[in-house]
Amino acid sequence: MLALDGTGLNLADVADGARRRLDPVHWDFFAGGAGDERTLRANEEAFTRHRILPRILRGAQVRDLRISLLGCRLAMPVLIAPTAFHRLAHPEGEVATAHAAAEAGTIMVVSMAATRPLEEIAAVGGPLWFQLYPQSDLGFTSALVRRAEAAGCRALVVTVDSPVFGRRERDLRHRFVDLPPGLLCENMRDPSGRVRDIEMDAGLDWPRIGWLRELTTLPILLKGVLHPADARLAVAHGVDGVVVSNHGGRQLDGAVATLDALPGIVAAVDGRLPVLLDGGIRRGTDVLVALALGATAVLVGRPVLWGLAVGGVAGVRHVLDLLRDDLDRALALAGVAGPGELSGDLVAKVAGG
Ligand SMILES: Cc1cc2nc3c(=O)[nH]c(=O)nc-3n(C[C@H](O)[C@H](O)[C@H](O)COP(=O)(O)O)c2cc1C
Ligand SMILES: CCCCC(=O)C(=O)O
Repeated sequence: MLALDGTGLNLADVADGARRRLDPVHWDFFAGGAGDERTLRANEEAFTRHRILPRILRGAQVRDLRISLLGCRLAMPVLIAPTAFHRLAHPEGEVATAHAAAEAGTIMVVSMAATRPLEEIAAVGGPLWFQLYPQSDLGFTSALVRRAEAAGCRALVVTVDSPVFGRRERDLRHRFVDLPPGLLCENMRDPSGRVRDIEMDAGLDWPRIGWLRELTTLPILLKGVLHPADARLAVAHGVDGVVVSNHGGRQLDGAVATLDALPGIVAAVDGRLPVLLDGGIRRGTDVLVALALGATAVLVGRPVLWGLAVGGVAGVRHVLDLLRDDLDRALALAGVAGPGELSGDLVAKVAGG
């Protein structure tokens, strides 16, 4: 379907195509993580330590991959994680990603560090959530929330794993600090027209989440929850969902792999909120395992950027189609008709890789 240089059978192929096309500095920005990249590797490795116990003879000839999530109907339990700077991957940037998400029937979480204005991304017409790094300037933060509401975003995803910026040594080696000329974080424009830097606010705390809760009626998800005690606090603060995430290994290197953290969060939340997970999802079987262990849905970050770099809208669509087909086949082979039928007994944890 797509000119992928004869590759493109799986997400690793798409990543190879992206590596060949991208400026190596930008490849490293997208691919890299913090410190020794232990957590980056651990996210994918965790999936290799979980194996599926398939059921047989269950007549699962028709699979239904759809789910409902915070008032949205999705064609599959896979969303697009918020990632910065899509125009480094493709000239159309986030608008191309939004087209692919809409075609695939899923939600794109738009990064606060998007390189296209939110209104242009929203004009595509697909369902969007908006990712927010709350800024210490509360006036600016509330104006941005109003802007997300006005653009029709259906939820706020508040990133809470970034009190300071992770130390990404690939970027330090390349001295990659600024976007190339012409590319800007378009959603950081203040009323005077100036584009502000995104602040990582080490002062962000639970009262500020309470403030956001009062500010908007949009569903609020906290992204970057790894400790069960924080999942309980999230419930107590009236948020609507949590995302088990370590920012794709880009913030605290040494943080637990998300799949390993998931059962503790699921137990703490105890069905009161949807629990989403991101980090290392590369196969339909990874989606199956995460959902069997209690995730309501998953998000993918880097593979979407690889698709975008390789083929714009068609490239992202290809990535989403690969995941969808792979999940459908995995469910069939495991004797499961849909996400709602997945349960923990279908997964065994094994030692090693
Ligand atoms: C290049 C890049 C940029 C990212 N930018 C953001 C961002 O702006 N906001 C945010 O909350 N998370 C950001 N993330 C983290 C992703 O939302 C997500 O947690 C992570 O990529 C998931 O892991 P995966 O890439 O293995 O799928 C970024 C990740 C990458 C790789
Ligand atoms: C200021 C941009 C932040 C992007 C981000 O969150 C990431 O690169 O992981």
